[in-house]
Amino acid sequence: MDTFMSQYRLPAVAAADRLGLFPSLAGAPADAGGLAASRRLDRVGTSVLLEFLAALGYLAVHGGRYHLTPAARTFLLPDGSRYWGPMLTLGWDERCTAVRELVTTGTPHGYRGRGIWETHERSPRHGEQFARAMHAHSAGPATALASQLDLTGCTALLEVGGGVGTFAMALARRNPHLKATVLDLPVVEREANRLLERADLAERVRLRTGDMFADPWPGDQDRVLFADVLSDWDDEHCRGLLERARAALSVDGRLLVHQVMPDDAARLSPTVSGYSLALAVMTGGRLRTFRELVALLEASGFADCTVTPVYGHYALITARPA
Ligand SMILES: C[S@@+](CC[C@H](N)C(=O)[O-])C[C@H]1O[C@@H](n2cnc3c(N)ncnc32)[C@H](O)[C@@H]1O
Repeated sequence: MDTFMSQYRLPAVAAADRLGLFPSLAGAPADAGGLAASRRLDRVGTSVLLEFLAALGYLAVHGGRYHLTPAARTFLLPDGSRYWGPMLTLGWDERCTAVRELVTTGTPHGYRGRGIWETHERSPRHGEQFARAMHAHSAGPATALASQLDLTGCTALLEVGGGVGTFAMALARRNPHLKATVLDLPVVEREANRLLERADLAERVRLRTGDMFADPWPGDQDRVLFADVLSDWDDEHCRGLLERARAALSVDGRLLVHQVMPDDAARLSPTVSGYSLALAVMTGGRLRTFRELVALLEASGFADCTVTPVYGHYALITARPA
């Protein structure tokens, strides 16, 4: 994860340099909203970028405002004798453009300006490569969740945006009474079926292809799971998904949200803050704190949210329909 997420370090600093954010903050320390308003930038994009720059050690927060650290004052102010901007922007590439676009317009870059999920559907090569990547990424967290989650008495679980079924398979393997449905786009079908056959779980884990925003979901579920899904979407889309989840749950059912949900300490990790920036650039989502997720869940008809740490920075929220 550290190695993968290191890819946004240079783009973040180079884009901030090109946008003149370091001299702005040197002159007038500000919070993300204040900087976005004064520079006419996107508030969410600015906030994700500033958090990452703080995790990298170029900004520090005092009294809710971002200030330059000594390293930024020395190397990132164009008037300084040791200014490194020309060197940083020598490495300007598509990722740098993507970060700049996110901060100026709030638009995710996806693949060369095309939406990530539409690209996967149009180009199965990209879609299948992504599905395999997610399986590699999720194998560890899924095994950890399966070893910790008590699913006694549950027979029906729906995993929404479940990819090739990595989580559903791990949970089914651990809980022989469980039947799971994995809802995802058609592009995952070939790889999901291959993995399900290989794991001998095709009878208990079924893939249902469709659009999670538009197509019907199976009802009367004991559990509805979102694993690394809400972090791909803005608040409005998340509320839509959560309302559908509520409708799909049985009266005693529970919602499960499994993803990285950073607390203040985790936000200082370049890997975690870089992950949030990568999500914003690729999908238009971002990481949210436990509190932000609880606010979303409560606004969508859930109550009694509890959080349990699971694996590295991953945690699980369990909630019941209100
Ligand atoms: C970040 S991946 C998470 C995959 C899986 N839950 C995991 O953790 O390994 C997000 C998933 O959402 C799926 N997805 C995106 N838009 C979708 C839509 N409109 N309907 C169904 N699935 C969608 C993607 O295909 C992808 O598999």
